[in-house]
Amino acid sequence: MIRIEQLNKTYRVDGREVSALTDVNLEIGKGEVFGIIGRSGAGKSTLLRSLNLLERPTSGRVLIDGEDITRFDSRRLHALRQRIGMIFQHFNLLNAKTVAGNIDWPLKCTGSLDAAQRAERVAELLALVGLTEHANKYPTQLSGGQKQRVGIARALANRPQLLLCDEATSALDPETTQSILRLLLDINRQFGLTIVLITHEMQVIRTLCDRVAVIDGGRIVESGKVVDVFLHPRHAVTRGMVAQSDPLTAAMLDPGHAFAKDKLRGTLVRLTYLGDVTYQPILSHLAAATPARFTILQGEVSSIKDLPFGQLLLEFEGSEDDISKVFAELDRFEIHHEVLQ
Ligand SMILES: Nc1ncnc2c1ncn2[C@@H]1O[C@H](COP(=O)(O)OP(=O)(O)OP(=O)(O)O)[C@@H](O)[C@H]1O
Repeated sequence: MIRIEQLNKTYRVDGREVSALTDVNLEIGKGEVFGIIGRSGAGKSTLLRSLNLLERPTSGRVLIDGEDITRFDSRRLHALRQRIGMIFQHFNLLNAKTVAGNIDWPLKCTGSLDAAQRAERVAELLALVGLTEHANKYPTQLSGGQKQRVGIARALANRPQLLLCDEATSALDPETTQSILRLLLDINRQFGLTIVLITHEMQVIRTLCDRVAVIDGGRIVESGKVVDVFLHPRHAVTRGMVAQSDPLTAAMLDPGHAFAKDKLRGTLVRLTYLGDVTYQPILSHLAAATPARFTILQGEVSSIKDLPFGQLLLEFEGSEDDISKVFAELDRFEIHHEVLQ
């Protein structure tokens, strides 16, 4: 649905060129939830805003459904923006309008529905985001989570195919963040809506996204399925963000720091596994299948989106032959294993 080709963006600051995006290439599929993660100043907002041309790239192409939107005239751009909804970190609601008035606003601007049809659509959207009882309140009377629900309803009013989320949960507490992420996931599944979001929080990516791109210094440094990037981060920035979001994974990615070296005598092996095998008695199998002895140094069972996963850091002691039997057994269960030292 979206294809970004060789995108570059430079700003001119005090007569100097500042490069915000350099040679960005990405493809985002229809119905996908795609996350862009990076530290402050990495170029996330510039990249997201290039998708509806709130930010005009210096060079490169942005193709939506095969059409290069950077070549659109103002009439086509206006029509395109009606097909793209956007939500913001600080909600950007109109404080002088009620909740219903805020949601009605984009419908009024489009002008394709009469007053009765608009009222019906607003009622539908209020129900969708769980704010029917708050229709006549003003934004200042709402909590942050409720304000973002209004933002979501407003963004969906014209039935967009694409929703852009600009740090949509960064101003919310963890519990409210989860409820907003669940709402976005419901909407993605119910309407097949493509969602592109930017965030600096790995937890948001883990809960909501199918794929992720990591941006640093205006360049995409790593991208792939969330589960692959999270469990096997390659770039230092990605490893840093994963470690920050999850201390257990941090210790497993860098056991040399987490454990006293002189206490580790055997072969350190990290196992990662996905899906049903998470619920299998793996360690019992290993103990029965080989004479190698093992110590559990670290372990975690959790999920990424709806996919259960496990990871274990084990120290094996035994002969080379014993340990290769362990690896053969792991292969049989399709358990990924890497020897750390
Ligand atoms: N309008 C602008 N004029 C000049 N420089 C800009 C402008 N907007 C962004 N930049 C610069 O471009 C780079 C990328 O900024 P951008 O806002 O896209 O990063 P970000 O990852 O979204 O950061 P944050 O998480 O802090 O919002 C930064 O160096 C920033 O200072």
